[in-house]
Amino acid sequence: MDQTHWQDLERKLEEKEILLSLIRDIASIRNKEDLQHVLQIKLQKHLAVSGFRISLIDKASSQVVPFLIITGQYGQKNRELELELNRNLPLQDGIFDRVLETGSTVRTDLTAKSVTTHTPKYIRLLKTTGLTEIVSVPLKSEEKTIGVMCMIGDSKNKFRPEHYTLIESVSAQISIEVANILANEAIARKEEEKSILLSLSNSMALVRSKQDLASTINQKLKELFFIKDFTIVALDQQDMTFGAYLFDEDNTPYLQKREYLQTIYSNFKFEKQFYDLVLQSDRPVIFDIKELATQKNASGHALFFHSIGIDFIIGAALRIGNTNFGVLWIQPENLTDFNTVNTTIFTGVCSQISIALSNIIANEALEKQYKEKEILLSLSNAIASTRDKTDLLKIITHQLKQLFNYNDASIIILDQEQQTYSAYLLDMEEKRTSHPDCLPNATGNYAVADRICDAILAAEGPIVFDNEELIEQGTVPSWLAFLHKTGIREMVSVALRYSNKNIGAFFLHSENKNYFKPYQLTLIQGISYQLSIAMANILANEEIARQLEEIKHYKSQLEEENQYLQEQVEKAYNHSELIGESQPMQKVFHMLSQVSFTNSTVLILGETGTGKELIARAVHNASSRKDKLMIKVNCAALPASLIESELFGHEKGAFTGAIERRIGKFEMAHKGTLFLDEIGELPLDLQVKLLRVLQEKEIERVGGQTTIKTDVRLIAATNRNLQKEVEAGRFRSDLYYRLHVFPIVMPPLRERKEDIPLLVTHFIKKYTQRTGREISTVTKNVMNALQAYHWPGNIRELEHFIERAVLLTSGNSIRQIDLPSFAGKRTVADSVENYSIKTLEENERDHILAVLRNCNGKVFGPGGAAELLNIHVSTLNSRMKKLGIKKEHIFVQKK
Ligand SMILES: Nc1ncnc2c1ncn2[C@@H]1O[C@H](COP(=O)(O)OP(=O)(O)OP(=O)(O)O)[C@@H](O)[C@H]1O
Repeated sequence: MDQTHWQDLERKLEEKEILLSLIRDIASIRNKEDLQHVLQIKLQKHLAVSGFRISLIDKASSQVVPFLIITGQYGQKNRELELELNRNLPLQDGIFDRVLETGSTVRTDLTAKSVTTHTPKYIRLLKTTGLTEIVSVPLKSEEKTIGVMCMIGDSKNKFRPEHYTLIESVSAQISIEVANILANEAIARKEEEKSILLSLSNSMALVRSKQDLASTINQKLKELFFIKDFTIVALDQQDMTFGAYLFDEDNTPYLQKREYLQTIYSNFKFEKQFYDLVLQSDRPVIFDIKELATQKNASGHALFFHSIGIDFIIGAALRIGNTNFGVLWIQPENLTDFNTVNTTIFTGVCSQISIALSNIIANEALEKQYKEKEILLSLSNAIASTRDKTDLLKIITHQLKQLFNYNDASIIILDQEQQTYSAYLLDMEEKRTSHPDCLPNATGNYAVADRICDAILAAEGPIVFDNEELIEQGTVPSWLAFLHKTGIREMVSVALRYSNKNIGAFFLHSENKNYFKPYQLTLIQGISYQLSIAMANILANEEIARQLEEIKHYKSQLEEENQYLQEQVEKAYNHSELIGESQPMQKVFHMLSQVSFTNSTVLILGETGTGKELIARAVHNASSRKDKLMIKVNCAALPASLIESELFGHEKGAFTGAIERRIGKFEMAHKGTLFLDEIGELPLDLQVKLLRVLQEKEIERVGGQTTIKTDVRLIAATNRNLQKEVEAGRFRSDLYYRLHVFPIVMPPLRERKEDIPLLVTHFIKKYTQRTGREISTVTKNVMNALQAYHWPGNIRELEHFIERAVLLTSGNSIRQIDLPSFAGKRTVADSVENYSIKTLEENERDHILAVLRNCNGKVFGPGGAAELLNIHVSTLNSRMKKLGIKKEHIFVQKK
């Protein structure tokens, strides 16, 4: 045996040993780590290999997927190479494809390989890192090449052909182990999937509510799939719209974005290129938002997601059988985490979420139905007991809002002729009520023929209006433009009918489109019947209340009229005769005959007691207005604060104490005459108001909003010199000229003394009739005295003297009359000389004594002093006692 032969034998022996030890080691491989260990320690050592890569062949993607990589010192030297070897590599690289084709070992001399643009990156990197050759051995399982084991060598560790034999010998065993490991991994993965799904399905089984679902997704799904956030969008089967159903509340950064919230809460229509892709796919669909957003016809969703910084989003259909319930959107932390394995599990998870979701939706629908029924019941009870508008508004703002959660609600009513309508009741959000355009729109009157109201009245059931569409289609009533401007996008309305007659309509308004659902319309229809009954009741109640108020008003007017009529009758009786034949009086009578039948304002001037009121009444009685009232207002007798309300009336609550509405004298004198006595005493501010009324012939009640037309003839009287009052600035000149149309000046009695006998006879007759006495005249002396007196109190004073004299006279003629001692003496000096002022008590004492003497000291009984004085006996006795009147005083005088 020669040297080489021995060497050969030795090498073969060594190889065999290596082979045996490798076979032993390989046989004990249980997992990837074991395989790595064997490759690293044994193969690398014996064959002096610089690196390994075991790849699996994925024909579907034409790639080789890394299974196990050992790069040793080269990997540490070149991180890029390390990374590249850990990636999927192209199958068609001239090496892998050749191994696959030939089914045998392929040796590649890297130094001989020229680099072109087509050379795979890993080959370029291997070359630049100093590696010189690759030996690629097929790994076969059941006759099929499942992978390739590549051994990489450098210039120092060149493979010798004998190494190939060794490698090929162990490759079959490695193939078996790789196949085993793969099978084990698949089993483990299946187990893992199973356990994940099991634990999820356990959790899902416990899901009862939306909140449960949210927390399960948050706790389980998020950590399993490395999800940043999620949103479940539910699909409304009826109108095929989507609406956010559940979203990741923990994900505050998104929620802070207003647009995100708006998108989340509003229902939207099916959009092409987005939802349809998800709903049509069995698997989760990955959307590259960055790319989609830059496309020409980018969908709204893509643009929106892009705008809030989302790069990738994954959507998975939530469905049971063929029924889609919605879409689960997730945003992965990292797209590469979301590999095929995860995708399968995720699809399984989605099925479980679908079941949980459908249960929750069903439960919610049941609960909702139950709650709605409950609310409807309490609503119908509440509506049935509605008595007025306030009750109804409360029901709308509380119960109805709970049921529909709309933004605004309103009720409109039609006018009698059903030609126009106006708002009857409004439940609006503050942002609209505080808008300056709100009031004019809420108080306006609108024509029924406006494409909205007429459509509602013609329809059998509720109608949903898209406000934008209405505006686009043509002119809309101003209230709709206002609502649209302030954010109302949609409204639903239904007619309110009672006894086959339209009374108005009921509206619900929403700021969201597609807000009112078909099932709600049935509910709204039901409510409209109840509302109609309530409205009919309220309107009837309001009509009754209005009529009652009217009746009350007429009643109080009648009462006042009655009172005035009584006074008028009394006065007409008392003043039936205007006595006077003197020249001045003839003049007055002439003027009276001239002015009475006209409607002119008459101003009567004259001293106190000259008969101004009597003349006023005579003017009225002789006018065409005599069948109506003459209303007298004494401007001096009322506190200034009350004159206005006395003249013009007041509304309820116009001022403190105005408990009821009261009509004023102006209204009361409508078609008749208003006599303003003592007009000179009217405060200046009221003079302005009076002037305005006289000019405009209409009044306004204190605290009232509307004006009332009046047809009143005005007669004013004063004992003041109005001209002087104007000059002194106490009386407005404009009013003075308005009143001074036809002045009648009443002469004082001292200027018409020839009338005194006539007046005396007239008053004796008047007072004897009252007292039943039989006095017919006065003695000549008395008459002389009466005519001599200057009568500062004029006829009133004369009348009082005669009244007293009649009381004090026992015979048939008045013999004595107690005129003030300075009677007839007009000079101041005379007056001062003769005139002694008596106190009221002295006068009272004198008067009681005179009456007692007249009755021969008879205090009580018929014809007694108490009867004549018209006071109670006990009152007279106590007065007599107080004034010190005793019997002897009566008889002493008599003597
Ligand atoms: N010509 C007359 N004939 C009969 N009675 C008269 C006549 N004039 C006045 N009287 C009587 O004198 C009284 C006073 O009259 P009247 O009240 O009309 O006066 P006046 O000018 O309005 O007084 P005053 O300015 O104080 O209001 C009344 O009782 C009235 O009946």
